[in-house]
Amino acid sequence: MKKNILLIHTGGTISMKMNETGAVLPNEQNPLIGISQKLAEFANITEIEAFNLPSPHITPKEMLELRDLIMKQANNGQVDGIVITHGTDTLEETAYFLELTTQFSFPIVLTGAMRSSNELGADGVYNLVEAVRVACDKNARDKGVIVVMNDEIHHSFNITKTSTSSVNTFQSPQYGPIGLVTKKVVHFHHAPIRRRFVEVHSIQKRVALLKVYAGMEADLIEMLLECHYDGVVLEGLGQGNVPPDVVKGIKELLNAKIPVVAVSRCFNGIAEGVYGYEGGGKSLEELGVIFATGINGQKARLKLLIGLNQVSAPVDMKEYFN
Ligand SMILES: NC(=O)C[C@H](N)C(=O)O
Repeated sequence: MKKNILLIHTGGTISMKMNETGAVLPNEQNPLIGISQKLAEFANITEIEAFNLPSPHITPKEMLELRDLIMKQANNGQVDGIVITHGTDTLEETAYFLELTTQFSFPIVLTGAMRSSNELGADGVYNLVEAVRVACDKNARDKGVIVVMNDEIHHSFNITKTSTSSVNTFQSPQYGPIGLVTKKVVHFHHAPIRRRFVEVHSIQKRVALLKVYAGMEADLIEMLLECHYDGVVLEGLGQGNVPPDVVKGIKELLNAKIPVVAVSRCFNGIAEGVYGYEGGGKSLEELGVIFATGINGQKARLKLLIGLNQVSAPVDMKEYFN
């Protein structure tokens, strides 16, 4: 029996066209609308256009709207899987946001394209068909939010955009894909070992993400206090270290009870408190900096934002980021 797949469009290159000047732009009519006839071969498709935005225009507000739309549709009827088309620039962030704020057994699959709908070698329809095939696969259940692009299945926890232009842009550094898609089969070879759900009703706090660099000073960090940020993620050096001057800014934030979360600017490995010198991760940990295990800066930022907005008891940040 064919599965019931809810297809939600949000925009991105997959929904764009290139004009005569070479500019890639959204269109009044999303070129993907109507493609559901082709997809009907694989599933019963219900199609919704939630937004038609380039993904740099997507904010946590749209992510929450998308989450609410998914909840509403899932409560309304029989949904066996959800496929979301999305721009690739912030796709990993929306995917991870949904991973933390939903807890369905059916799969939520995001896909996109690197070439717009009328460009040579356009990859949008191809990726969309594969995403629908994966969403229909029984082994996609209980995997959480996943991403299907370019014949690969990646988990939202691990995936990141690695190339500005290649169709092979989405990779899971350190971990690799959790499955692949061939002409004949959908093949899962890994599964996430745990999923985390945080209940949020609104996103009101503000969390900044700063990349640490050689010779960085404290002023940018201190400015976060003046700008009333509620938390910060620092993409530290190596295992999560910072230059000595930055420590002064970190201390000011921590004294003001603003959580400071550390990740690494390296894209392999895990940041943890190892070094005891001034600005070293171990001394930062002793000051109260929290290390986020296994996620990149943009995802740690969303995780902190979501944690700060949790509706019930305040999140134990140390445990939450472990
Ligand atoms: N390939 C893409 O979708 C990139 C585009 N700038 C977007 O994210 O909306």
